[in-house]
Amino acid sequence: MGTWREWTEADAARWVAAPDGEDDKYRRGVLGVMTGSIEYPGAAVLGVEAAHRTGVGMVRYSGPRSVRSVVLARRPETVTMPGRVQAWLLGSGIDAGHRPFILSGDLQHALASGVPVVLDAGGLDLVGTHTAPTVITPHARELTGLLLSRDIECTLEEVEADPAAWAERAAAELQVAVLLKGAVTHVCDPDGARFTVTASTHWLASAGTGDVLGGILGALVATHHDRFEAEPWAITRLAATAAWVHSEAARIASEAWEGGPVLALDVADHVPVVIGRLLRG
Ligand SMILES: NC(=O)C1=CN([C@@H]2O[C@H](COP(=O)(O)OP(=O)(O)OC[C@H]3O[C@@H](n4cnc5c(N)ncnc54)[C@H](O)[C@@H]3O)[C@@H](O)[C@H]2O)[C@@H](O)CC1
Ligand SMILES: Nc1ncnc2c1ncn2[C@@H]1O[C@H](COP(=O)(O)OP(=O)(O)O)[C@@H](O)[C@H]1O
Repeated sequence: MGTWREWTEADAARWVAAPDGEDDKYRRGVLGVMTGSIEYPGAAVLGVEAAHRTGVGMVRYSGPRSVRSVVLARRPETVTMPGRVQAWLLGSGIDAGHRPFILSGDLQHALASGVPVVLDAGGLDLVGTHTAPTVITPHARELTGLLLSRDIECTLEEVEADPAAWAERAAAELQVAVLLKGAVTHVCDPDGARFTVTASTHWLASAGTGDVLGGILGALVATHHDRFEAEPWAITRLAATAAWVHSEAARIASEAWEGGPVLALDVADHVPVVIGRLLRG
């Protein structure tokens, strides 16, 4: 097994970017988001909110009409017209077992577009159906299910007992970057990068915080789209940075409540403070 290194604030600071005078919304990067469903509309709201808060040129959301309405009610900045994107966030709040026919087609179309992809939750099973730079963001139960579906024998207990080894195994077998969520998040890729992010607070263990992480990561990938050609390994560093920003936002949010509980939207709300501090150095 390789050597794992804790991702630091100084590392994260190298992977956040502010716009300059040459930028416009398209040059900064457009994130396409296909998340949420009638069953889980909240996941779409959380991911879109987090992406906006991370700082991206535009978020294009695609999903069921009723979900579009709740996304727009929270964030009218979101564009729901189809168009070009520089990165995709796919799968949060989608049930892979009950994907409508049209959604399956839209997901395949997104994957075939060739831009970097963040695959979460109900999009995880699509890994390997495309060649674009990809990071998958499972928790232990999801990783177990994914590996079993590829005929790799494992149990949830085994994955939970040794997340580092199973994250490495998944990266090697699936040939993508892996961000395995938990109290310690393991981020690795088939090229040997291995980073941990130790959560600042266990209040993060609540519904929807993973959807927020997906939004942060999607936005970071979209805003660094021009780096991928020269640095194909960028997606692994961006994933570690997203986990670090997420953890730090949760810490600041909890401190604002005297160490009290943090909800997923609180995490998203505190992302700009973290990005601002990283940029200021
Ligand atoms: N507000 C929202 O819309 C949210 C949507 N979410 C979405 O919900 C979907 C399912 O995500 P999960 O992380 O829950 O998937 P899991 O694979 O963890 O769980 C799948 C199912 O297993 C059952 N289960 C597992 N452990 C259980 C336990 N200890 N007690 C009771 N039931 C248990 C639950 O019925 C659950 O629905 C994903 O698409 C995710 O993105 C979640 O992120 C939570 C928030
Ligand atoms: N015990 C814990 N302590 C700290 N952070 C945790 C703990 N358990 C999970 N997390 C973090 O909380 C988030 C949960 O994501 P996920 O499991 O996808 O939840 P959801 O599907 O409800 O959004 C991840 O970022 C994970 O790293």
